[in-house]
Amino acid sequence: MSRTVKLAAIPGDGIGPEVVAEALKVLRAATDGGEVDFDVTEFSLGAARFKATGDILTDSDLAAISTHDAILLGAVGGDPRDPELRGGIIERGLLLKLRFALDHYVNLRPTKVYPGVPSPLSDPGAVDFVVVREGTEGPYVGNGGSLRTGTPHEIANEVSVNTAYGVERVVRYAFELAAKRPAHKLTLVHKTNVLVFSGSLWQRTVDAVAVDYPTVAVDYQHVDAATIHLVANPSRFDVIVTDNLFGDILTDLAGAISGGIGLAASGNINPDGAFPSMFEPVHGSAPDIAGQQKADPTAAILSTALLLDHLGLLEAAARVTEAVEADIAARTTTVDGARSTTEIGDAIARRVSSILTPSSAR
Ligand SMILES: NC(=O)c1ccc[n+]([C@@H]2O[C@H](COP(=O)([O-])OP(=O)(O)OC[C@H]3O[C@@H](n4cnc5c(N)ncnc54)[C@H](O)[C@@H]3O)[C@@H](O)[C@H]2O)c1
Ligand SMILES: CC(C)[C@H](C(=O)O)[C@@H](O)C(=O)O
Ligand SMILES: [Mg+2]
Repeated sequence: MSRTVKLAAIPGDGIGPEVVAEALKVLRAATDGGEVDFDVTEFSLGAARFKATGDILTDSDLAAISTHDAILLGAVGGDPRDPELRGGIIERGLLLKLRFALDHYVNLRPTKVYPGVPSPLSDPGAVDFVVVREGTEGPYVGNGGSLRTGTPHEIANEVSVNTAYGVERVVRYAFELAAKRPAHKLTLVHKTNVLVFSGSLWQRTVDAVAVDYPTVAVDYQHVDAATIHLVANPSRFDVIVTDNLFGDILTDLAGAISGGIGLAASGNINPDGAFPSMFEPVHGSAPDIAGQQKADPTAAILSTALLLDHLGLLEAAARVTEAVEADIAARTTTVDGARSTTEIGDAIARRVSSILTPSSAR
């Protein structure tokens, strides 16, 4: 008897629906005829719904989403020039609200340079690291305000909140991950020379947790220097643990060095399993290319590999990754430019279907 997985799909805005359609296609190909059925419920949330109804994420939306085993999200947020959407109202009210409400304290963002991928790096072969970005604290919590707003004497504050509890749980997750990976290395990235209070908490926490992981080599880099090393010598990284904002910035850079943001996948994980985890491409809604079938759906497709992996469906996850690797290896600049979002999704889904599973090969 097959197991049913309840999946909430939130296609969102811009290119979100285009890439989610391809990700779902590949997910179905990877699990077709297998031991698991995906029961997908689509939630139409995002800028269009907000403009039509004034709702972003209601309590009942959240309650309904929470009943699922996992979430696949495309991208949210409209055109930043749209006055109705100023201040990241959708991003904060939908994406961050989900991450906070579902306690996604690990934002997992792996970076690998796949063979054949065009990368600006001189030695791309050795790049294989994971950014463990804290997902529920830092300057993202909305703790701040402005005084004398709109006057020449305005003072705007955005407070970065870092709790011992929040930092320790994400640091411990990062050490666990580093202990399982071949390189056994963890780098804390922060800005301890300027952000002395939060930096001290992060550094002390890493030092304390390191005692429990004697096989993991620990390193530290200031975030500005980390951007140099990510470009100049990225093979020095294995697991990077960092706060919410630094992790956001570093992972767009990581996407750019590893073949483009269209390949960068992520998981917003609740490791305790109390809430469904959410998988999404690192990129946004890309209003500049939305509706034109120009988006690369690979990041969304690789996010389904992370989703399958998280659900313990390791064989299906491996088939998706293998199919993506084969597709990327076959790409050339000309072919890539010529293929539509759907064509890339179709090609990867076909490859997934043609990869024999150990059970079907018997
Ligand atoms: N997780 C999310 O939902 C998420 C993430 C980032 C940004 N956003 C939101 O998306 C909107 C646009 O943000 P932005 O322009 O800063 O970032 P973006 O990631 O949407 O786009 C940056 C650049 O990358 C390109 N790009 C992005 N995804 C691509 C893909 N799959 N294939 C090919 N090219 C791709 C875009 O065309 C653009 O040139 C904003 O409202 C922002 O807040 C949402
Ligand atoms: C849209 C925005 C709130 C979001 C973030 O900053 O986390 C995005 O940039 C990301 O990387 O997922
Ligand atoms: Mg980002």
